[in-house]
Amino acid sequence: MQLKVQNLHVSIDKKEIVKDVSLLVRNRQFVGIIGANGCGKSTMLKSIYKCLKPKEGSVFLDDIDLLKTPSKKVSQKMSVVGQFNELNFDLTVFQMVMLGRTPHKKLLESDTKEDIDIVHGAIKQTNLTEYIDRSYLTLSGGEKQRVILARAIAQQPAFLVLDEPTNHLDIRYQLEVLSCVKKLNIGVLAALHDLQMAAEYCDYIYAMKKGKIIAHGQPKELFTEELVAALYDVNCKIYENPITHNLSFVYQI
Ligand SMILES: Nc1ncnc2c1ncn2[C@@H]1O[C@H](COP(=O)(O)OP(=O)(O)OP(=O)(O)O)[C@@H](O)[C@H]1O
Repeated sequence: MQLKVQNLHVSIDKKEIVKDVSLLVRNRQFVGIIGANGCGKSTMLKSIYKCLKPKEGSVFLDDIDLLKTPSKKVSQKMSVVGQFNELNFDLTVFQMVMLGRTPHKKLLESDTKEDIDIVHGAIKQTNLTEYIDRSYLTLSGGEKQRVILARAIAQQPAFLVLDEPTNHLDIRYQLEVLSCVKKLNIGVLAALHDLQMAAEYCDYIYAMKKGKIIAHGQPKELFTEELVAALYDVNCKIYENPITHNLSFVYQI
């Protein structure tokens, strides 16, 4: 499915946070959003997944007008892995991941064998099999993050929104999570902080500064030392890594 965001404006407490953002995620593309803390990435994503109401603009997933479609219907197509995943009540990992099936069920409908198989599959894909009966609240930040991804996978979405999905994760799990998402082979829009990972996994990237998209393109065309300096106020050297042949970054203040 294709996500098309046009002329999105989002204000919080009368302050304009997202300013006239337009972007496109083509069918099965992995698209990243990069930018400094507080530039508006999460606010923009929240208005795409209906957690915040934009002041102006449109968001379409193929021909579905997301801003005018009920949340349950949207969640049959789109999963979200947000930045903060705290709960006030406890569930096991299995029960948490089963929540991903909710949009596909009627009220009080019980779990089918198919639901259970899908949940087991999502748990396996995120390497959580040994945690299946553990209480979610006892997990580490990184383990919780993977459970939330498993729940998003169990939702069987056609499109995935990720807000810093590798927060809390050690190096191995950062790679595992992004590879796992890439293998889903669906449209993905992800806010990412690690530019090297963004360059490696994204097909296309939008760079955001103070609520506006200031540049976009394929990683090798988009990333320049000037752009990174403008976005993050650091000196940066970019080079082609001789082992991976991907972009590598060195930063200095
Ligand atoms: N509920 C809110 N009330 C007031 N200000 C808010 C609220 N939510 C976000 N903001 C402000 O909007 C701006 C953008 O925040 P946002 O979380 O979208 O940034 P971000 O780019 O996702 O940052 P980060 O990389 O730190 O997650 C920030 O200045 C933030 O303080």
